[in-house]
Amino acid sequence: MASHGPATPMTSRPCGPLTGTADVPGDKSVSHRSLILGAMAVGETRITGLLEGQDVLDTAKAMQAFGAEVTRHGEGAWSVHGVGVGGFAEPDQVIDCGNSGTGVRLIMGAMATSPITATFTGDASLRSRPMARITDPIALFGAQSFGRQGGRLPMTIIGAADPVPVTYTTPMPSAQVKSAVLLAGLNAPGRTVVIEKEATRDHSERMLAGFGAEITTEATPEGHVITLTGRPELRPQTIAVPRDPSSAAFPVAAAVLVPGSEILVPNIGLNPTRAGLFRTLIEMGADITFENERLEGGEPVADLRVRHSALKGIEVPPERAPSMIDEYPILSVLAANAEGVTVMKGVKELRVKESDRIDAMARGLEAMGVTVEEDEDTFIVHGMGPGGVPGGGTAAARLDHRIAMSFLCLGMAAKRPVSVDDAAPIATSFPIFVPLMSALGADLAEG
Ligand SMILES: O=C(O)C1=C[C@@H](OP(=O)(O)O)[C@@H](O)[C@H](O)C1
Ligand SMILES: C=C(OP(=O)(O)O)C(=O)O
Repeated sequence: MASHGPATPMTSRPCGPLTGTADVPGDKSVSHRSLILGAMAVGETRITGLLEGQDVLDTAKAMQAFGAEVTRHGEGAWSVHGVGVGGFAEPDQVIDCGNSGTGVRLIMGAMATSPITATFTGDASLRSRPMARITDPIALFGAQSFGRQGGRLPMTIIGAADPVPVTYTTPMPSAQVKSAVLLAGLNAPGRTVVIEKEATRDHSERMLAGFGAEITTEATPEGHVITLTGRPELRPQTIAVPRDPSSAAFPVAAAVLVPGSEILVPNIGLNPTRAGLFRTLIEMGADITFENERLEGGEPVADLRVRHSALKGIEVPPERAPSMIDEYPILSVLAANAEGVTVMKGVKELRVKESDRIDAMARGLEAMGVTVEEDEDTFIVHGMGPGGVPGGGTAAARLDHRIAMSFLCLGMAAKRPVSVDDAAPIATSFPIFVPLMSALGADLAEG
């Protein structure tokens, strides 16, 4: 959906202890990939635990437009009847990826080596985000793109009729770029190689292997070298989507911040390329234990038990950024409640997310009485100690779900209520955020 309805202002008031179980929804990254790879397999992929957030629903709709049959059977239970690698039909409508960078970028990669044309758009946030990071590598396969100035949506991609395989070093740590190149490589003859200097989330590699593609990852002094053999026949899969650590971050943070809290957050995917926040929180002094650690569908999973804790500020090293890239907004809320200063380095990719997340958090935290510092690649938050943030202001969510959820969590433990001007974007990734947090004891109300 290219726009949402009227803004939904929301206020979070200081609350009593959070208790109970937080059943967060399925992983957004794995959900997008399940639909896209399911559409590129021959036959029926069955998915349970799919995230039914708007970002993923927009990807489901897009896969239908490219010719796959996508059916919802019940809550989180979906099937995709795929058309095979190279089998995409040309959509007869504009593909609207709504708010989702992952959706549009992976789909552009997936269609770039088929002889079809597709036009992509999204909401105001997505239309402002850079797409050259995708159009540059897909041009090497032979695809052409025609977008707005600065490589922005709306954009038309003409897929390569006669694609060639590519060797590509990603210029920034980005799983979306890596995945787009690998998905394009699926329909190129021969070997496509992606080299990434810093490891990013590896769901695409794991899932491509699961669907039967020949794919290897080698650690070398230059970084991770991922080699994919093109033109496989992908076999349909049965996928149980693990729960999203990036969504779990919000109830986990809220329980750490609100005195007296103790919650259980079951079945959270703890792939090491995603789990950086939990490591950081433990270094800050958070009381988090990992119970019932196990492997599910090849991914490490555990139940998280989280108790209120006093935090201290730390320096988060730049090399950890890819494993917690979506968690910096909520980390800065935690940092505002820590004793001492938290320094987040190597975070410039935050500037090209749904919003410029450094600027959005900096201005919002200042409005709540917190001192921050920033440069292009660094964000520093001066902690005010447990419960020490004055609050009493309104933060602009900027069409960014993670900014909205972060400030609502801040309000649970600030001295005065915290408001966001628009909580509607939360539906893109965590549609049950408000009822789930309210059931734990949070005081959230529209207005
Ligand atoms: O590949 C993915 O599923 C994602 C990759 C990350 O983006 P970048 O690749 O831009 O870092 C992340 O921020 C996004 O929420 C999901
Ligand atoms: C950056 C995010 O998503 P996307 O890039 O898919 O819009 C996110 O969910 O925090």
